[in-house]
Amino acid sequence: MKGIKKEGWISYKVDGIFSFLWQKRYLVLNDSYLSFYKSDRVGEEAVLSVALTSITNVSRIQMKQNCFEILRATDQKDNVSPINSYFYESNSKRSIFISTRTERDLHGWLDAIFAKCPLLSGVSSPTNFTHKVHVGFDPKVGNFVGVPDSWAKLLQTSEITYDDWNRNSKAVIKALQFYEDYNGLDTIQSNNNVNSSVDLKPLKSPTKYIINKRTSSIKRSLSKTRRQSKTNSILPAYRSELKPFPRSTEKNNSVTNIEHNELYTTLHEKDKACTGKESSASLQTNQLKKKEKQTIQHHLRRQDNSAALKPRRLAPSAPVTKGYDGTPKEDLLELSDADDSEEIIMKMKTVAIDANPRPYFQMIEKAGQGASGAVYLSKRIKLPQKKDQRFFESHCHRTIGERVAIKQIHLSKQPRKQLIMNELLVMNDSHHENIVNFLEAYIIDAEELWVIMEYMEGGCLTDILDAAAETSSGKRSSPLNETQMAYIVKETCQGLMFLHDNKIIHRDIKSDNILLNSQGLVKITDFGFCAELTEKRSKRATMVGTPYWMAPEIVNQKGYDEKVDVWSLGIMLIEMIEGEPPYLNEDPLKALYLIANNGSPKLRHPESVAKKTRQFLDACLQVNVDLRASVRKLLMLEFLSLACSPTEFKLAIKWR
Ligand SMILES: Nc1ncnc2c1ncn2[C@@H]1O[C@H](COP(=O)(O)OP(=O)(O)OP(=O)(O)O)[C@@H](O)[C@H]1O
Repeated sequence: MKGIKKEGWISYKVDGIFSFLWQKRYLVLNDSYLSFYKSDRVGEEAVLSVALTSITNVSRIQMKQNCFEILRATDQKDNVSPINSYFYESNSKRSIFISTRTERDLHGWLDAIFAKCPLLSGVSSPTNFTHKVHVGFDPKVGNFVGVPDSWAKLLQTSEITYDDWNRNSKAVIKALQFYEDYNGLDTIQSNNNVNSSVDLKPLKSPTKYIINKRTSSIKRSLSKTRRQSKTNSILPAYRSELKPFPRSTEKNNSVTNIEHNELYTTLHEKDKACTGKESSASLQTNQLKKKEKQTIQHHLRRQDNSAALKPRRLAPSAPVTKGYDGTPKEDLLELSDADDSEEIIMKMKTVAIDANPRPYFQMIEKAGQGASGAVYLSKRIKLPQKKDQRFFESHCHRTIGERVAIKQIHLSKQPRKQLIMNELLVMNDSHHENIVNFLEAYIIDAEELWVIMEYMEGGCLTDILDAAAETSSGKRSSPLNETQMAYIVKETCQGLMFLHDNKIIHRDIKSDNILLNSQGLVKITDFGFCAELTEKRSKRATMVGTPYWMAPEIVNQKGYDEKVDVWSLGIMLIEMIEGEPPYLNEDPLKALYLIANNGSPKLRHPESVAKKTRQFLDACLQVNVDLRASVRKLLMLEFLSLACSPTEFKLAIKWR
């Protein structure tokens, strides 16, 4: 059938006399209707067809696992086949409940329905919880009761307390949903064993620099490669801590709705139960263990949480623009379950040159390792022949001997080629002095993708921040002074303004995605999670980003726009001041809860920075999006007038 936007098996039920009955149906979404069929032969008559124009709200509910409710305007008539009409009372409250097999399916349907229903303006509403059954803490089992099994397990290992629950149960639920969604889809980032076709030894000691300070010169303590291997060596323990929770197939409807007022025990009882059992010696041991765990987690989170918790889904969109050779450029892609390799490789060829680039480059050394492939410092040693016009046009500004960065990606090993495609599309279209310059890309035998970029010898901002030494008081000092911070922030703002002016949201601003070069220039990179805002779709709903830098509206699953980048920029400034983003030492689930619940994060030592810096942070870290500044406004704030010049910055960071 033509015009199908999404289809698949679901269970559904409607309000009415048979409202207790869940039925398996084949659901089809097209441009005008949401139709329920008895089988996947969608040519047959639908059991029920709902006009998309009649849908007034769609929200997730906890009636069943992976369940959402569709609400319809009461003045609309449905198309109900006569044989099934007894299941459906057209004058009923007009709720339709749909349950999907997996969490991912649920989000796929929510995104698709939101994108198609004119009354929903493309924005998923936050999950809508009804509160009907008991939730409490049972000291005998040592855990929350009255929540779905998978959540109870998550809560047991998290540092979320019953107090947190009492303070804001909704924020706990948001954090749980969010966490489960990320970890339940743990396939992308686990696949990071990308073999390089060029077997170069990792750089023994990649880019090193010293921050010049009058009082001290802080050397970068760990090379990126060493940090990486250090992380990997303790990875299994961490991964097992974070492994996806088994999804209970048994549905326990009696505990899926939550009433936090009806408690049958209190946190005090929990505390009493615990403290009564523990001797002071075991308490001390536990404290030590906790401290040890936190230290390990600190390292891991910097390197790994961003990967382990990286989002898996991208939303649809985008107008057609020009590719490298003048052909229409493809839209940014939706990250779906079906990763149609052939189709994506075809699309990649509108941006990448279909040829073997090996004769044109000499590999020098490995500069870094990303999730999708390794990055090499290389030298251009040959240009393609002039007779190939396509090559020639894209190479007219290239010179022999220039140093470039080459990211090599084995396409067959990529579980989500759409991310790479998105990165290619955005880079190809975004030429700005604060965006890492994309030069060209090659696709080799539909197997390998080489992305050629300008070489940023300074590596990422995280490397500078990791040079921060811990003082004896335990307070992390920043290796940057405020003029250098203001400079980095100003340059990042300029790059962001370019993206936002082009209706692109970066969605993953953090120090790891800010690269530096030897001229002291600062550029944004990593465009895999970018999304485009269009007139029709001025807000996004997909959960994308790295949790610690993520705006509360994303964790709270509200619609969001480009101001999520402003929030992340504020978090990045805290990172620069304190060496790490807020809540990095918290258990990940607790961190999500704190982002959803705590409002604007505060500096540990606000007195250590200038008033202008605090004002800038305030402008970025407003929970209310309307009060949060746009990047254009940020550029007018006084803090940025503190910025040093690129030359001063270059001189402050000395290369060895
Ligand atoms: N243009 C560049 N110049 C110099 N080094 C680079 C450049 N791009 C990336 N790198 C280095 O390579 C590392 C990996 O970069 P990459 O963009 O692949 O990282 P990632 O975002 O973690 O991975 P992915 O994009 O595959 O998810 C970076 O941390 C950086 O040190």
